Amino acid sequence: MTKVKICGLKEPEHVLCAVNAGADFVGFVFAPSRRQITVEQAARLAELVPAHVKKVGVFVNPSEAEVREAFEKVPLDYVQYHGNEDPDFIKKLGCPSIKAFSIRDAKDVEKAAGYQADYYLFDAPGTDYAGGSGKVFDWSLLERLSIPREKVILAGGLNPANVRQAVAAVQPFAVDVSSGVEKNGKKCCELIQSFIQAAAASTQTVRINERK
Ligand SMILES: O=C(O)c1ccccc1NCC(=O)[C@H](O)[C@H](O)COP(=O)(O)O
Repeated sequence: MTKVKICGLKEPEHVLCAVNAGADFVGFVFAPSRRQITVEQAARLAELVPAHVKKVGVFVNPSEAEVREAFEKVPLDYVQYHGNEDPDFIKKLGCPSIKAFSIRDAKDVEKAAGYQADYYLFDAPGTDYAGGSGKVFDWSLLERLSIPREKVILAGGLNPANVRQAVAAVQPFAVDVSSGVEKNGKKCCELIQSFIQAAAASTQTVRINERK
């Protein structure tokens, strides 16, 4: 079953909606963004998240102290590095990690091989901020990926209407969404539910086709 990460959550009602709809990961953005929240806000939201749903903190080129503070105070299960962080920096911190890559061409995909991470998130390049642009990148660039699919998270412009096609094309471990479950710039519970249902349905479709 394809896992789902709902990112950029700011409001208790949307955290509860994601949890109740079956999200596997929830993301809190600490980097500059219209979705940015403080460690204290994230810690309050984290109280609503049961242990089986993993809490991810999203950072862009953070300091070691920023990561450690959030990791302990929220507390987080994973740190998502969404900038140009050095492989040694991530290794030195030693937190369970998701390394994000902005994909423009094949060279960007190759960068993943230089990192040790629990998961590798492939995203479209940011526009106003480093992520969460709502743009889709060329999924065919992931065809020659050396990273095992069990470690791949696909992001970038996913929504309830295209997530089935995305899963069929990339076969990722998980899909990640932010803009695609928003209406007028705010998270929308109906869209969160539709996205999670569509992701679940997409896995079933692929499995049925595999049996033929
Ligand atoms: O979401 C943001 O605002 C953001 C800002 C800065 C760095 C990362 C950010 N988001 C990280 C994510 O994991 C998003 O879910 C991912 O970029 C996909 O976003 P979208 O294309 O809007 O679904």
